[in-house]
Amino acid sequence: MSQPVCRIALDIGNSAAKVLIEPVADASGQSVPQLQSASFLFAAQTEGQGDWTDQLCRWVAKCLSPNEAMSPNEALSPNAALSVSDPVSIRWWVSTVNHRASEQLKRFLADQQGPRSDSCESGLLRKLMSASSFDDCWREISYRDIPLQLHVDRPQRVGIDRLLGAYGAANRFGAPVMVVDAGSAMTLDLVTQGASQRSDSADASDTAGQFAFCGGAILPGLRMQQSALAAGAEALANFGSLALSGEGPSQRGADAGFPSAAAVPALGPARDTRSAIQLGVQAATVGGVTWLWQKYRENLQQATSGPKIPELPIVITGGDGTEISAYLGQCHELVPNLVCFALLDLARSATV
Ligand SMILES: Nc1ncnc2c1ncn2[C@@H]1O[C@H](COP(=O)(O)OP(=O)(O)O)[C@@H](O)[C@H]1O
Ligand SMILES: CC(C)(COP(=O)(O)O)[C@@H](O)C(=O)NCCC(=O)O
Ligand SMILES: [K+]
Repeated sequence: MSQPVCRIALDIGNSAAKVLIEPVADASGQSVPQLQSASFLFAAQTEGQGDWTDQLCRWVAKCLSPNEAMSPNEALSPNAALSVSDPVSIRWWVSTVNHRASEQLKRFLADQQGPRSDSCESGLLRKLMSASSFDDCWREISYRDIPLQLHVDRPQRVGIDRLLGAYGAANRFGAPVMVVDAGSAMTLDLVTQGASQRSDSADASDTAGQFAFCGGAILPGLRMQQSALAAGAEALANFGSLALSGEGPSQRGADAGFPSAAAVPALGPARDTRSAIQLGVQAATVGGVTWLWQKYRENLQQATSGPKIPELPIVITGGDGTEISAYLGQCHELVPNLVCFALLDLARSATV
């Protein structure tokens, strides 16, 4: 029997790398459906918490090797392990908009293939590159790989995370749909039903899928808005240095200084500088979602010349997704790690 294959979806943004592990089958050929996810801040490096590449790879290796001896503070909870005890064949499915970081991780992984590396205790990390060549196990996605019709001027310039988010959202919720990715930057994209295609045609564009990416808008994210104010105004300089926690995404959002949803009625107009910044960032962010949602619906109505403004579901993801979700009046779906799920969708499809 051939080695079981384990797919690892990796979404490298400008603040953090997000990982989702999906082993396809264990040694007995049984499907192992558990998914395990984690987020690694690049900022951790400057905080003296060690190298994020090392942390990420150790976490993945531990998930795949429940029987490995680990020091107590490294141990995952028993149900976190994926129970793949025999050697697995690893495939990394990668989305990157931060090539400096993805190259750093590639170098780190390639080093594990060497005869012996000091950071490679008990062979854990070596397992991550068990395939014969690096190219066999590292698949970096480009816009050409995603079955979407692309209604934009320069598809090669669109962030691959935006295209994957669009693909993942349309796969789950259909189209039209608006995708809000609240990361370092916040993107608000429109996905529609694409033009229908003839199944018997030999035209290459027929591989473009049933949904169309129509572009969208880019705003600074919560943290970027706050740091821009701090960088640009003397009196606000003290309000941009937020604690770097290195925790999971929701914890990170809380660190960005957004007030809890329960605090909203107390705000507006704000009576002190900190609250004024929080209110301003909240207004720009949530107001931006609401305003664009209305614009996109009007755009859809014009395109169809229909009598009614069409429904437009909103899908929210990204490190600050939980915070945006808490404030947004419109009905929406919150899908953490949407880009990683879209990578796994692609991996499962025969198109790539
Ligand atoms: N230490 C931190 N470094 C960066 N972002 C942080 C930090 N703590 C909290 N955050 C929040 O996480 C958001 C980034 O989320 P994420 O989706 O991971 O971004 P990206 O895809 O750009 O890497 C930031 O806008 C910020 O509000
Ligand atoms: C807009 C982005 C910076 C968002 O990145 P992120 O916040 O997820 O790190 C990224 O999608 C990107 O680099 N885009 C290229 C320009 C474009 O999409 O048009
Ligand atoms: K983003």
